[in-house]
Amino acid sequence: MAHQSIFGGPVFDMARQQFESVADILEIPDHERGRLLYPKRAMVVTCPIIRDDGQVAVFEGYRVQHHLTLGPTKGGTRFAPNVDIGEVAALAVWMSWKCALAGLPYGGAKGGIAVDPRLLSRRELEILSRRYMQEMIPFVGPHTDVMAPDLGTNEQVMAWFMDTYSMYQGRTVTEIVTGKPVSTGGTLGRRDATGNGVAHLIGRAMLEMGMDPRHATAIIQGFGNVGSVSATTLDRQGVTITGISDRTIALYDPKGFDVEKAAEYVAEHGVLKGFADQAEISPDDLLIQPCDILVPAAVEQVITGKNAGLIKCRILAEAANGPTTPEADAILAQRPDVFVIPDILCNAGGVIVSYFEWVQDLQQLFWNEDEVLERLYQIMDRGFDEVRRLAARKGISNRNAALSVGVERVRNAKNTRGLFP
Ligand SMILES: NC(=O)C1=CN([C@@H]2O[C@H](COP(=O)(O)OP(=O)(O)OC[C@H]3O[C@@H](n4cnc5c(N)ncnc54)[C@H](O)[C@@H]3O)[C@@H](O)[C@H]2O)C=CC1
Ligand SMILES: O=C(O)CCC(=O)C(=O)O
Repeated sequence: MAHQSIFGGPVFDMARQQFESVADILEIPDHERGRLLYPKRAMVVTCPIIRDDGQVAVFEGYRVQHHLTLGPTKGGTRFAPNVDIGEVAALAVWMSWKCALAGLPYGGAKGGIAVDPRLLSRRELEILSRRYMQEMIPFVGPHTDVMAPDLGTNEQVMAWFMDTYSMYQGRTVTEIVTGKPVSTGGTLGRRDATGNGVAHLIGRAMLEMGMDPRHATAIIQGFGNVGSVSATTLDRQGVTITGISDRTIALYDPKGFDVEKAAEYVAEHGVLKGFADQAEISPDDLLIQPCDILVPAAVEQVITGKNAGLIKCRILAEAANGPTTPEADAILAQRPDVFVIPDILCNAGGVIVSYFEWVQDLQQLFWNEDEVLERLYQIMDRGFDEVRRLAARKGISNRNAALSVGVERVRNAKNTRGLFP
C-alpha cells in the first residue's frame, strides 16, 4: 500500500504478518502482495434502534469483502463489544484462505456489530439484526456476499437476516444467508458442522500420532456453538474432557466433566457459571494445564508469546479464528512435541456445510444428514492430507502449509483472470 491503510490493529496485523511469512515462502513478488492481502470492499453502517425503555441507541456495523475473484464472498457475522473494522478485515482475509484451501468457489468476507448481544432483550436483538441487514442490502446478495453465524450470533439471527432481505425482494431468498434454522431453508448438519469438523481432524491427528482417544484428555476454551459441539463429539469418541470455560468461568477437573450435562446447563442458563464452580481455575491457568488436546474455541490471540512455551498439550486444535499469535507461532516452531491443526483447516467444517446449504437453497433440492457429513469429511480429509504432505515436503509448519495452499489458489485465480478482474 502506498499510503496508510484503514485496516490496522492487532488482529489485522496478525493476518498481515502471517500473509507476509507465506508470501516469502511462495516467493510472491512485492507488487502482487498488496492486491492479495488488502480487502476489495468494506462497508461501515450506523444502526439506530429504539431500546425497550424508549431511548435511541446507535450501534456501528461492518462488513468486509476480501476478494471476489473466485465467486461471491462468504463469511460469518459477529456480535461482540470490541468488534472493529480491522478485526473484521482480518477475519475476512482468513475466510479467503480457508475457502480456497477447502476448494470452495468463494472469496472471504466477515461482518459484525460492536455490541454485547447479552445486554439486549430479544426484541432489541431482533430489531438490531434486521436494521443491520437492511443497511447491508446494497452490499450483499446470493451471488455477491452470503452471511453466516459467528461469535455472538446464531440460527435465529440468520432467520431474521433472511426474512429482512426477503421482504425487501418481495420473495423468499433463502440463499442470502447460511446457518439458518432447518425450518427456513437451513441444511441438516450446519449447527454442529464446525465442532464436528474440529473433532474429526483431531481424530486424524491422533491417528497420525498413534494416540488412543480413550486414553486422551482435552481442554476446551469457549463453550458456545463450536466449543460445546467439539467437546461433546470428542467425549463421544472416548476423550475425557478435563477443562471447559466460557467468558464467565474456567473449570478444570482431571477426572473429567459430563459435557452433555454442561451443554444442557448452558442451554438453560446461557453461561457455564454455576455448573461446577468448585472446579474453578483462572482462565490463564486453564490453558497451561496438562492435557493431550487443547482446543481454543473462543476468541483471537489467546496462545501468545507468554504462554506458548508453557502449554502442555500434544495437539493444539484451533477451533477459533486466529487464536495463536505470530510470537506464539515462533515458539511453537521450536516445539515439535505440539501438533498444530491451524484454524483455516481446523474450523473449516462450518463454511463447508454453509456451502452445501447455499447449493441446496439455490437448487431447492435438499440432502439428508448422511450425505452432508460424508461430503464434509471428504473435503476436510483432503485438506488435512494436502497440508500434511506440503508441510513434510517443504519442512514448514502446518499453518504455513495451510496458508500456502489457500494463498496460492487465490493468487493463481487472480493472475489467470488478469490484473483488473
Ligand atoms: N460458528 C461457526 O460456525 C464458526 C465459528 N468459528 C469461530 O469459533 C469461535 C467461537 O465461535 P462460536 O462458538 O460460534 O461463538 P459463540 O458465541 O457460540 O460462543 C463463544 C463462546 O466463547 C466464550 N468466550 C467469549 N470470550 C471468551 C474468553 N475471552 N475466554 C473464554 N471464553 C470466551 C463465550 O462465553 C462462549 O461460550 C470464534 O472464533 C469463531 O470465529 C469458526 C468457524 C465457524
Ligand atoms: O459458514 C460460513 O459461511 C462462515 C463461517 C465463519 O464465519 C468462519 O468460518 O469463520
